[in-house]
Amino acid sequence: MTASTGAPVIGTRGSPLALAQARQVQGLLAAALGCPAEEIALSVIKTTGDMIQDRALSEVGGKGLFTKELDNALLDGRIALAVHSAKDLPTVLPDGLVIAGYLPREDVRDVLICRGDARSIAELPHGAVVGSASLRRQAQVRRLRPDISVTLLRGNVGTRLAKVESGEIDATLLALAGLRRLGLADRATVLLDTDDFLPAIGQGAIAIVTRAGDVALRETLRRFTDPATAVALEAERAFLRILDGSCRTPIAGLAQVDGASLSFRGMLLAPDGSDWVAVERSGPIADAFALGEDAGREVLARARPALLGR
Ligand SMILES: NCc1[nH]cc(CCC(=O)O)c1CC(=O)O
Repeated sequence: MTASTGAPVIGTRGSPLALAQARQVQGLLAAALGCPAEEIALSVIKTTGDMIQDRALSEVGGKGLFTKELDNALLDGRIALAVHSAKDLPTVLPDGLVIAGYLPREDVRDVLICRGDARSIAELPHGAVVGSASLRRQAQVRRLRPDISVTLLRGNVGTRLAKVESGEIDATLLALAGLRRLGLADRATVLLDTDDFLPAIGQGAIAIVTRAGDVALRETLRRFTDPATAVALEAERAFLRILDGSCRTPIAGLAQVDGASLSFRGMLLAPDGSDWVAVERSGPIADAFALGEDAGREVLARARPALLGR
């Protein structure tokens, strides 16, 4: 569906981060179409995930908590494209929808935000209280610092920063990419090296979903989407697809593209950080998908049954 101007309508969630990401796509799409950005409408759509504030999303379960309503709007023709954090996209999209491309990936790192003068997770005070809703971040913090208690902390980026400021918690962890997009990167106390702290699958990447049959729009998107990001995400999402069907334990992973080659590291962790399996792979970018799947299968083969929740 197009707005009265004939320009495609962009669907987005209403959080400040989602809106910042959708506006980025709006600007790029306008430039590609040679029209003013105001002619491309943003349609704000509330998702199930936006309405759950009091529980860990992992408890609520179900895939596509942040995407289903946007998928339906695409399938109904109410919107022509949906903008998502790649991190929030399920590994399998409904029939008829495709990831048409990704914007060039932002910095993939997680950051630590704390009061006081700790300059690493290792330097946090003994017994510090870290707030995070991410099972992956909770597990990795506990892997590095078993003495630290991690409490459930949900809400948008602004809420989380306020809880550190008020002293309700000693520290939190967020994606640098999100902070940058919100103009809040100066709030990051420590950038965590990906060697010690692996990001989520897709972290830092913005994905654009369209109807598979919308050939003209897909062609337009090709003008500003980034093939290297697509290759990295192909490997990461193949890894995740192998694992998330068979376990509910935290998963982390990162693929990096260098010219025609790809390197990948992935990890499956026990929620309390006491056990984990790490894998590494590298190969040609043409093998991205197989490489990710293969890494996932190695994790399944090496993991102790308890790590897979069996
Ligand atoms: N789960 C929420 C979410 N989804 C994407 C980002 C950050 C932006 C990105 O990773 O591209 C965030 C916030 C965070 O994890 O700090």
